[in-house]
Amino acid sequence: MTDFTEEELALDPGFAARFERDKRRPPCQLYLISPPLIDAPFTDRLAAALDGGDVAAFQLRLKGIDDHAIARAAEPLQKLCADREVAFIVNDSIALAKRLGADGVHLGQSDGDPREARQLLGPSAQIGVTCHDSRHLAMEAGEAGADYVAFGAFYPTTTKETRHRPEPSILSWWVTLFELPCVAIGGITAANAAPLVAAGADFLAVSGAVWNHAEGPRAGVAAFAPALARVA
Ligand SMILES: Cc1ncc(COP(=O)(O)OP(=O)(O)O)c(N)n1
Ligand SMILES: Cc1ncsc1CCOP(=O)(O)O
Ligand SMILES: [Mg+2]
Repeated sequence: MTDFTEEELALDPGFAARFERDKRRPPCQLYLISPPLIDAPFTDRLAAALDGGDVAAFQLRLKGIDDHAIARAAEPLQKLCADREVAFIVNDSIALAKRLGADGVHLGQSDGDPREARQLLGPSAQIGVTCHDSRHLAMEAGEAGADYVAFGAFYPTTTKETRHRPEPSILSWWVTLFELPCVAIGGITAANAAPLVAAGADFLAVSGAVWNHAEGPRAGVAAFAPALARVA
């Protein structure tokens, strides 16, 4: 344990604990979520977003269309992600993730069992689970073999109707107790991300703030760079 001056600890009693925690965990990274509907030029928009800065993962989250249509849309996006070494995650469907040979799948509480996903997708698949604002669901997901747990929605969002509004402290609680990475999601922007990063989020999952950025998706991703640096 590093020694801190009494002055430092008096100013901020949590400083030493956060310092030790952050030494153990890699910096917070961006997890980009697609818009719920896309059109053909979207591949160019994704390329622009990935030009804007480091993105750890891209989730194809298309709503209201069937798996065949999603599979067609996925092809150029998956190739782009492979070229840029960005993990390609499929939302909702274990079967579609298998069919596409995706790097992983994100499962909501009604989207299937992480154990079944592991069996079908194998040991190297990244399996994520929505845990809303629930410590219990997160521990269950961890026991079921998830590779990350996702908490949210932290802020109001128009991308999805949401019913749960966790406090950032659920992230600090999680990272204090568990090594498994945690994702923060829901209405996150470059302007409101700091408390989530400070609380210990390993990933910020972001959609609207990137795709609806006034200066385009490249600027949308670039805007997150200052917020992603953990401030102890
Ligand atoms: C990273 C991440 N976290 C949460 C969700 C939400 O999943 P779910 O609750 O199944 O809702 P839909 O996204 O399917 O509408 C997510 N997709 N990704
Ligand atoms: C998929 C999802 N799950 C909880 S909030 C949300 C929407 C995320 O998109 P945005 O970053 O635009 O709020
Ligand atoms: Mg889902």
